[in-house]
Amino acid sequence: MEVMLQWPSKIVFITSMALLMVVMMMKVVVLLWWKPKKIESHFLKQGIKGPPYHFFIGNVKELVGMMLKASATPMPDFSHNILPRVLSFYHHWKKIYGTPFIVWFGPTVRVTVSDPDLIKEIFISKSELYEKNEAHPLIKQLEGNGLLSLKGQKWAHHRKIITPTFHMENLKLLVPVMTQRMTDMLDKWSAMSANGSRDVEIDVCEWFQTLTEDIITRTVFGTSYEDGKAIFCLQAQQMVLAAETFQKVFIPGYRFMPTRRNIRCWKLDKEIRKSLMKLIESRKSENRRREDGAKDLLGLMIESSYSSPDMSVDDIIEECKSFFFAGKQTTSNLLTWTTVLLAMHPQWQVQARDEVLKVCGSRDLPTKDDVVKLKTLTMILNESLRLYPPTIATIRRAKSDAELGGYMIPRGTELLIPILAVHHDQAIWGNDANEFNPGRFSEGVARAAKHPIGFIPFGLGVRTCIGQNLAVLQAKLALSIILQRFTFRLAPTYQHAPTVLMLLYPQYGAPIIFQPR
Ligand code: HEM
Repeated sequence: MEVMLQWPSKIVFITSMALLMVVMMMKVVVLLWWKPKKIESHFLKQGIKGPPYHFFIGNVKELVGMMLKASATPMPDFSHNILPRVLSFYHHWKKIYGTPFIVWFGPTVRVTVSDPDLIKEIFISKSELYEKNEAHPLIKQLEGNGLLSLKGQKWAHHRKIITPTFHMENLKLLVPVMTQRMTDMLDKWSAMSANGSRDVEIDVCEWFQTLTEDIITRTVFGTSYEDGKAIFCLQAQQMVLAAETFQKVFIPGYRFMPTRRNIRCWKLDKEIRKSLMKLIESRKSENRRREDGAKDLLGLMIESSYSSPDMSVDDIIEECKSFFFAGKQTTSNLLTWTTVLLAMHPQWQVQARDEVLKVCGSRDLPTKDDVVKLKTLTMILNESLRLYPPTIATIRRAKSDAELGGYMIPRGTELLIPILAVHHDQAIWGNDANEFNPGRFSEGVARAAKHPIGFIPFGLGVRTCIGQNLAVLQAKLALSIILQRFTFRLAPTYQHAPTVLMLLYPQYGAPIIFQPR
């Protein structure tokens, strides 16, 4: 009797499992094949072509292959035509399909948009239709869930709280401490050159990273600099672990597995959280103010946490991560590329130095008032940001079905804006687009290009870079002091190989020979 009763229920179970499997398989087919193919044909009908979609992986295999091949190919020294090496997939597919074209990152479609009029629509005139895309989980782990990735009301609230830290008036108060750190660094270079009597070879990448790390720590933590430094040190370790994972093949859910690396990461996270909580509590009880009166990010966030539920301890922790991530390597890369460019183009180095000596003298540290007078250096920095923008691309996502320059963009479509390609476009910059010519900025940024949206190293619209003033101020101060103290040229070991891992950096470092003046 018992056996008789079990058979029908077994059959029911097997049938429902089979049905479930069929439904799941259909869902997979719909999501990973039918839907992408439908989107592909939607774009094709509008004349937007691209490499064909492949099941599940999209164009990732071809894309990674092209990037790896490009990064293994040497570049002629002194060539600034870096687009084919750095954004090889864009360079290759644009020639075949024109612009805009689509490219598949797995089953997610990205429309590559490099026309400045369309970029203006996305970031300015119709920006309400687009939002930041959801970052890859590993990138999110690196950049934190702060200003860089927040959306909607919460983003607007955080941006309002944080903005005063980056006003020029506030940043200028940091100038003495910044120049002090810079002279400390250069004193070490002088000591390495037999106390200023001989040439010394320095790979500037790491030195500039240490320098910018120190400055961002002061900007974020202010009076709590020492405790903040220890916390950033833990975050840096966490970033190394996340970056190591990022370079491996991505397995969904892998970051939740108790591997040695993940356990170390979780421990670091706990430690960071604990130290920051302690620091926040002590800041709350002390209510200390900086001697120079400057507002620091932590102080402003703590102040607002008293009145706003949108700034919890967790939010503060995520913002600290975000600023450490966004503020450190971007600025050090700008400094690195500008130093490399000045080493490659000695006539501009001489011009920049003449100006610094005229404005600041040969030994005096540059002041906040000097910085605004350094016109040639400003032109050089702009040209460096144009040819070697540390952030080479950005992405937006259509919040709903949208119309972009006459094209119908379905909800969820990602738009890839290749900043580097816009900056190297001959239609915008003329025939010498790939040449280093700071003179093109002599009448200001607005008149340098044929289109006002041609120069976007810090993004555009409401989500433009909040740290722009800090980055440019640091770069001007550091370069002025370097120019006062040294002449420099590329080391014979320098290999010109710009490449990208999140940001644009020199693949084999940036060894430069400094000669004390
Ligand atoms: C040369 C240096 C820098 C470059 C080239 C750069 C580039 C950019 C770009 C292109 C964006 C816009 C991204 C997008 O629209 O998707 C951005 C946003 C941002 N940057 Fe920077 N950045 C630099 C330095 C800094 C510094 C020093 C800080 C902080 C101290 C910083 C903090 C941020 C933050 C928080 C955002 C997000 C702003 C928001 O969405 O409201 N950046 N940056």
